[in-house]
Amino acid sequence: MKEENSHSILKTEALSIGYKKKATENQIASNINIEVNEGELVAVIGVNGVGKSTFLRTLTGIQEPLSGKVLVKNTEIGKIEALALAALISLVFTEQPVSKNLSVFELVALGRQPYTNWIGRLGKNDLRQIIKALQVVNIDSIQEKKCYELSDGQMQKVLIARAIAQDTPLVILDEPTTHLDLYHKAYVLKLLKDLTRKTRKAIVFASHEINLAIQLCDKIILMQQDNIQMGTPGELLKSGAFSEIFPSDVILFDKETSSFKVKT
Ligand SMILES: Nc1ncnc2c1ncn2[C@@H]1O[C@H](COP(=O)(O)OP(=O)(O)OP(=O)(O)O)[C@@H](O)[C@H]1O
Repeated sequence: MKEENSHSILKTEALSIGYKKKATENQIASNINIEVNEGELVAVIGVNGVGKSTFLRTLTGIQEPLSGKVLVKNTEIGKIEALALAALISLVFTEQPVSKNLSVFELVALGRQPYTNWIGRLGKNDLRQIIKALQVVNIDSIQEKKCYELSDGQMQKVLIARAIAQDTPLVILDEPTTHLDLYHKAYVLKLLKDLTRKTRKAIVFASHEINLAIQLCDKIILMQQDNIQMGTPGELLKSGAFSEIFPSDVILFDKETSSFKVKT
């Protein structure tokens, strides 16, 4: 029998991802073998169209793998019943449909759905978790506002607060900093890092913020066509992996500062 890692939150085994249309398969990536443990902050990095969103959707069970396995806490995701899965994984997908007629408080409160009774009544602990989530993301002052009144950046924070209120051991976010200015990008990623440290949650997010990911993440999953590698930023820096992500005509990876620079 294979030994199980009791700290494992998310694992893939020979995972192949992509799209099926009738008899044809469009494989986006294959042989993905990654493992994320509790308390780790992990970024998924890669150029536009390489398959980051497809990968995250497959990790969360929204999309079926073409082959291979996704394991959440050492159990195959397909074998976990929907409500139990909602208590294990929270999702922040910026493009997901939400009712903007709800107030900020009401939207964050939806994060408690896996735990509330059948009429959705919030108990004391639910209220405590919602208030904590609003405070952690620093949006308690706008909790009465309707979501349609918010800027894109504020809305992004509300969705993150909803995930925090859901209080799952795994949080998965697709481009959580897209609409944010530089200060708030760093603020949100630092917040996610703090959460991993304080709560031992595992957080996996797709991002184009490579420079910030190198500084803040425990591990990076680097997606390139036909090559997906996972390592600590230090390991990937040492192997020269970052130098190969983009064509070298416009930007170059500067090894001294461990960041990308525009070629002049
Ligand atoms: N619903 C779909 N059906 C078929 N192909 C799709 C679908 N969604 C995405 N694709 C294709 O899968 C590939 C990967 O897309 P994906 O959105 O996962 O990339 P990404 O790395 O997240 O890109 P970006 O950084 O631009 O958001 C692309 O070639 C895209 O055209």
